Amino acid sequence: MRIDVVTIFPDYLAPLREALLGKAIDRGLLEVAVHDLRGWTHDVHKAVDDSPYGGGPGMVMKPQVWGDALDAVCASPGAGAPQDTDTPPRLVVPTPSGRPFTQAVAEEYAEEPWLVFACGRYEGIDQRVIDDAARRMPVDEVSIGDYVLVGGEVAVMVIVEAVARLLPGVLGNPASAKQDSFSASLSGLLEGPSYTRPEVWRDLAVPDVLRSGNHAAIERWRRDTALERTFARRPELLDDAELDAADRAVLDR
Ligand SMILES: COC(=O)c1cc2cc(CO)sc2[nH]1
Repeated sequence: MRIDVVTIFPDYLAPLREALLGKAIDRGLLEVAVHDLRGWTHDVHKAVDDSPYGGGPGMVMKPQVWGDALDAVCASPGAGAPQDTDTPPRLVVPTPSGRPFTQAVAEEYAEEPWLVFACGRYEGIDQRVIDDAARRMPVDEVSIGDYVLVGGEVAVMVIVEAVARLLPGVLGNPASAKQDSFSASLSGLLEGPSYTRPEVWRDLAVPDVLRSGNHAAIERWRRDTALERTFARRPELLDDAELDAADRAVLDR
């Protein structure tokens, strides 16, 4: 997968090259290029924003600068385009007013050969940039949660990590992604509690069933605790979960 990020703070994306993702890049599983938006400014002050039409607080990012940047970065075929394709990238624009970024969206993005992320700052990017790009490529405005950040960079870090860990070969043990919260094998439920040695720690013991070696009982316990935790913390997830009679018996306890 090829990932391009356009931002006025390229150094903010440096952590993408650390740890697991850094290793995935070194191993060629992932290619990441970060571009400084100011490289496409036209004036001596390198202005990227201007005051909003209609008045109001804050500034809006200029369409001309973003237009030139995305023309260059999203050119297909072009420098960044994955080999042997003239398929345009999917443009992802983090914004508080976007559709929710969920595990399902992460799985959708993990199938894409090429993602370009546009990091907004200030009050956002002139809407015509997104409308113009949508004439040439799929565009997604997404939010990582119901709160507002200062810019899109942190949201891009979250999205890239959630997507990259799903790519084949990135996680040491691919089975672990299968057991994640929100995963299909857990029917979209939250994961239950985990334990490791010692058996007793500060007078708190590991649940006996987990040391029983009875895999059917362990599987049942894990599902029951996932159901209980989901009911307690995120009951709305139960609406879409496929629950059997045993599951419902747990919830009716
Ligand atoms: C959950 O918050 C976000 O996903 C988010 C993305 C962006 C982009 C901003 C600047 O226009 S503020 C902001 N918040």
